[in-house]
Formats: sequence, C-alpha cells, structure tokens
Amino acid sequence: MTLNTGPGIPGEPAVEVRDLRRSYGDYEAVRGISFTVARGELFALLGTNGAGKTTTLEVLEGYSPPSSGTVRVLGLDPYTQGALVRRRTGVMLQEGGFFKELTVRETIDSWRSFISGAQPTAEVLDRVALTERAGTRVAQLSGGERRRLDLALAVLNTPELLFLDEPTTGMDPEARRATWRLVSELKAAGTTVLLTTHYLEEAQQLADRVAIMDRGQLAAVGTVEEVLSGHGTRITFPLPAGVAVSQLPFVLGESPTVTDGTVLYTVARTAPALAALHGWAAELAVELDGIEARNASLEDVFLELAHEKAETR
Ligand SMILES: Nc1ncnc2c1ncn2[C@@H]1O[C@H](COP(=O)(O)OP(=O)(O)OP(=O)(O)O)[C@@H](O)[C@H]1O
Repeated sequence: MTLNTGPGIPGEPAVEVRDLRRSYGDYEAVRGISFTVARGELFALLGTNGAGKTTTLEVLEGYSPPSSGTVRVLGLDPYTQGALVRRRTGVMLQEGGFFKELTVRETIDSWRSFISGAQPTAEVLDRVALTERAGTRVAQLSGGERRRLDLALAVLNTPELLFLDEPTTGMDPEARRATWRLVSELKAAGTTVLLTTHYLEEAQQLADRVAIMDRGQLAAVGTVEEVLSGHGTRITFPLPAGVAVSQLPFVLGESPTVTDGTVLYTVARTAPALAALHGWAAELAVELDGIEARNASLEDVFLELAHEKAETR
C-alpha cells in the first residue's frame, strides 16, 4: 500500500466532501452535503445556529467519522490517517483548552515542543499581535486575545490547510480586522483556509467562495456573487406623504413590504422595475425622493433562509 504523504496530486482539491451525513443518536445534524475546496482557496462555511458547521468541521479535522459519505483532506482520510493529516493542517477550535496558569509565551513554547519545524515564538507572537501580552497569564487575557492565542497555535506548524471555527467571535472590531489581515497574509502565502463564521461581512471580505448551510444541508455554494445572483435587487424608498400603502402598485408581479414607512420591493430586473415605479409616481403626481436600488447582500439571503425556516416550522 502506498500512502499519499506528499503535497498531493496537482489539481487535487485540498478538501473534498461527498454526500456527508453525520448523526448524533437519532438526530441527523449533517444531511448529505457535498463541496470541494481548491488548493489556495479561502472557503467560508456560513450558517444559522445549529446548521451543522462545527459538526462538518469536526469530521474534516478527523475528530469523528462520517455516518455515511466520504471526506478527503489533502487527499487523505482524516479519521483513519489522522496523524498524517494533522502534521499538515492547523486547527483553531471554538474553545481552546489552555492551561490558564501559563503565560502566553509559555503556552506557545510548550506547543512548539510538540511540533518539528515550528515557527519561532517571537515571530508567532508578532503575527497575532500578542508580543506585548507575552508575559500575561492566559487567565488574564480578554476573549479576543484568547482567540488570537488560539490562532497562534493553529499556525505554528505553517499548515498547508487551516481550519478556523468562528475565528473572530468575541473580538472587538480592531482585533477582528487584525485577524482578517493575518488570514489574508496566510492565504497570500498559499495556505488553504476553511473557516466557519456568523459574520457575513467576514465572509464577504475574505472568502473566494462561500457555502450557506441550513438545517444540515447546503442551501447555496459559490462565489459571493454567484450566491447573491437570483436573490434579486432591493428597491427602497420612503412611503410618499399622502399615499396609502394600499395604493402602492405591483411591480413586475411583486407586491411591496412596508416597514417603518420604508417601502421595499425585491425584483429580478432593476431597470423595468424603476421605470414602472417612476410611471406610477408620475400618475399620482408624487415624488419618489430617496429611491435606492441595491443588490441583495448575504444578509438578505440569510434573512430569506431564516424566514423560510420559520414558515416550515
Ligand atoms: N455532541 C452532540 N450530541 C448531540 N447533538 C449535537 C452534538 N453536537 C451538536 N449537536 C446538534 O447538532 C446540530 C448541529 O450542531 P453544530 O454545532 O454542528 O452547528 P453549528 O452550525 O456549528 O452551530 P453554531 O453556529 O451555533 O455553532 C445542533 O442541533 C446541535 O444541537
């Protein structure tokens, strides 16, 4: 038997997931998902709470086997070939298990002793902007600083593939941006990154491709642009003075929603919709001040999914 321990077959994806299912007892948390992550790509797994993101990541990291389906990480089976996979990957978990009495430097030093070819401690501290906190005990770190220490440990072995489970949860905006910079640098240096996040802006900023997970299934996979296409344009304007909601027209067959005096239409085609609205306004001799048309955002897609979820409950 020959084991594939090298850098992998050129063109072979970094991650390949086929029909993955994973159950906890009777409960199926992941219900038949398939996706691939190419080498060098930054892929974001987005989802509502309990969608199955962490469960998927745990299978990819080799902590649990699939209930059915297959996963390959760097061409290897992460469950049965865990040691080989771990040598070439970095993992940042949602809750790092630190010894709270150790300082930041001692924590990094102790992890370094397990890794051959680990980066120097000073360099790692600098990369995650923790140099000034090197002598601080882990117990005294803020939530965001602990996440940065998690990240430091995940990149210690200069991994080919990095798994980040909600990397910026608990960080203030400045720390979040610093983490985004670090993740972007790693990607620029050729690291493949698979991250989960609740922050849509994070996915929009960083990801080459995103997958939206909902109730154990993938609702959409593609570039942000691809995922947003098909979700229409949002046209909004303040309800004109003297106009009743019942007077608002159907536009391209769509009825509006009115929230706090703002009218919203979601339409497939922008120009004819705007023309129809201006025609309607001219007939009523009212002004459409403040009318705006914008593409759907990831947030809109999320809200639609949440809405569908509430309706199917
Ligand atoms: N060990 C477990 N035993 C039983 N059920 C579990 C277990 N771990 C997770 N679940 C359930 O499986 C589902 C998916 O959980 P998972 O943590 O994968 O979701 P998630 O998308 O990561 O959610 P979040 O964004 O809230 O972290 C949830 O309904 C959760 O309650």
